[in-house]
Amino acid sequence: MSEQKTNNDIHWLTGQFRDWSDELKYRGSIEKRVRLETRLALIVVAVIFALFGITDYNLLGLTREYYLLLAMRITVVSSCLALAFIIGRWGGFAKSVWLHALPLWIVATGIVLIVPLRPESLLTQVTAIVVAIMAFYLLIPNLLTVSALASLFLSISFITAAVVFAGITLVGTITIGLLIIVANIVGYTALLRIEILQRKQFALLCEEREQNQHLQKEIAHRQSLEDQLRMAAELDALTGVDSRGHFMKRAKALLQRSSYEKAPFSLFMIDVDHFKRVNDTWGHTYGDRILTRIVDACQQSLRPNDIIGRFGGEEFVVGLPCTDEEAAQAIAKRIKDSVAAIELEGEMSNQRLSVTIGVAVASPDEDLDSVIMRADDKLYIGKREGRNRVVV
Ligand SMILES: Nc1nc2c(ncn2[C@@H]2O[C@H](COP(=O)(O)OP(=O)(O)OP(=O)(O)O)[C@@H](O)[C@H]2O)c(=O)[nH]1
Repeated sequence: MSEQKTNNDIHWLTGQFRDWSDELKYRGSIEKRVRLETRLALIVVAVIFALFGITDYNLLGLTREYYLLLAMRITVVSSCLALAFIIGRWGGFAKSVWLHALPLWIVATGIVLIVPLRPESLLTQVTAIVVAIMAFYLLIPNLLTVSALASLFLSISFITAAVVFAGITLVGTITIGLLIIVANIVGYTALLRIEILQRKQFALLCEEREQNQHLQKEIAHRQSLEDQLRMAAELDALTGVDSRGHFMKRAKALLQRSSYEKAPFSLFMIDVDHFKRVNDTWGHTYGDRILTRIVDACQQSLRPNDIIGRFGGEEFVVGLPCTDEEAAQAIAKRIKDSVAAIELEGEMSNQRLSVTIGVAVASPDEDLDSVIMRADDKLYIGKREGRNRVVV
């Protein structure tokens, strides 16, 4: 939500979101705090209301009015405490606002009932009314509309009770009325500003959260794109073995390590024999399938630490750490045999595939390019000598 939109979304008179679902979301977000603060406010109100019982006794003594006031105070205090308990357990602020409104009406009724019982202390009660109005707006957490209605009820009932039971003059009524109106205006505008500010803050927070979620999604999407790109760069799309670049990187590291550990490192260049014929006779799609089957056969003959990459076309390269000439020769022969054992389907079922393999064992401190070149030379010797062989 942009700031402009937030301003339009909040009602200027009630300070609430115009959209009901936004309002419910906001109320839900402050529910825990409102419950806690309402309970605290109710307990404080109950204690203050009870303490005023002492002044009742001083003023009235053990008279009928005193007992009536005492009964009223006990009712208000116990109602406040009961409500504090109920709100603590079931006071959902989002949907049960009426429950949160009850304390205001009970306290308002209690305050107004004091007037007929202690009409002579009207001046003290006017002060109490102003304090109560401010408390309704600012100290007892509630919605602006709820606080305003309860304050209005308190104000009108108090002035009526003052006129009827305390017999105040017209001037007195106007003075008290003005005082109460000012208290209501101050309380209302202060709470209105708070309500609007809190909702604006909430809207901004929601927007930030939304943006964060969007950003998280974007990051995840980019990460998956990066993974895909990396895979595309590192793996050969047809056979799934290392791409040439990635193989070179890994082989260099393995060769370096072998040289550091003074362990032998061997390398094969493998080329499929007469592959052009396969393509020309059965087409490229079939040729592709044959290539993947040859790679499978090679991989099955290798050990977990060996690495294989596609060097280009129908040529593959294998790096074998901790492998001396004898072991390399045995593994190369295993590869040659397993390629020869591939069973072909359909029209090619009577054909046999073969590969020629050039083997080179790295000399101490020899670099990868030089080992590859030597293996390549051996491969071409093998091709010249009739193919389908391992040349060391
Ligand atoms: N189907 C398919 N064919 C490929 C691919 N890459 C290279 N080739 C083919 O592999 C063939 C290689 O042909 P040549 O270099 O003449 O080698 P050859 O026919 O295998 O003969 P020798 O290597 O001398 O035994 C060409 O026909 C290329 O088109 C590929 O990814 N898929």
